[in-house]
Amino acid sequence: MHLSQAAKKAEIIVDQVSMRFGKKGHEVTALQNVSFKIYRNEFVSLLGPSGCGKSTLLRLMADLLEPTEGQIMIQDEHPREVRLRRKFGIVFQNPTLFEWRTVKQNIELPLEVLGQKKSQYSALTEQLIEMVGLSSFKHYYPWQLSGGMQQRVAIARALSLDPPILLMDEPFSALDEFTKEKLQLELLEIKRKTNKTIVFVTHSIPEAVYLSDRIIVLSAHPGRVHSIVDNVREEGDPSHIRESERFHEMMKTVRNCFYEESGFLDGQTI
Ligand SMILES: Nc1ncnc2c1ncn2[C@@H]1O[C@H](COP(=O)(O)OP(=O)(O)OP(=O)(O)O)[C@@H](O)[C@H]1O
Repeated sequence: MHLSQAAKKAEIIVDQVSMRFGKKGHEVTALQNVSFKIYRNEFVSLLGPSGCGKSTLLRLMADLLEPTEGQIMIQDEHPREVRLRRKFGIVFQNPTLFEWRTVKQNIELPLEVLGQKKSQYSALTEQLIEMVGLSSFKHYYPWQLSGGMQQRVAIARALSLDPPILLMDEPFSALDEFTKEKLQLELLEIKRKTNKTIVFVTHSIPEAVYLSDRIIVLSAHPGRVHSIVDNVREEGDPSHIRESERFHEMMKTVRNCFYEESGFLDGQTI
């Protein structure tokens, strides 16, 4: 662990977590003895091949599942408490917007559900709409928006209650490459402005390397922590990260973790 990490406060602690699905005798072990910490204001990606348990891990953090063994603590509390206090926002691969509500009304929904007065949150919603670049589309309905725009609405909605933590499950994986790169850049900008702790699930090595401060590499069947790659993203202008030598070095490092794990290249580096 780096000294800077030791000095920081652990926001999320995953301690010896195992997760099995199904009945005895027909069980699927999705995760086995997974432990790690995520520190305040970090951008951490959970990276691994399909089926290694990334989404399961995120759903455990979000209190959508209970671990079979081990525990998760978020800000020193059980994920249930954290969910009830609305301390995290969540974004899924599918934006799940309400078709009969406009962009603005979709973003305002969590505030409305909490019974807050429109006068209290109107200015905040406008700020969020501006931050995700949808000011000209705020009165549009989801079906009038592209996939990337819909995902921007989902991100703004997840931020509407100003939670300290943002959980994101492959939010850009259904988008074309151009839109994906644009939204990745925008997400780094949102991170810079809001300083949230972000946990991001992806199976894309370039995406994880572009976005993350740290990458937790999971191995497949059952999911275990294979390695944790520190200091991934360097400070600086994110629009030039992909051209930097460091980006390519990091890609190589993370890719080697995978191939080492799968034995694909018989231990050779690539
Ligand atoms: N509700 C469930 N019931 C039974 N098995 C499940 C359930 N949810 C997940 N699994 C199993 O747990 C394992 C991990 O699934 P999970 O969706 O977490 O993986 P993932 O890494 O997110 O995959 P992908 O990248 O394809 O989304 C898989 O073998 C999956 O079939």
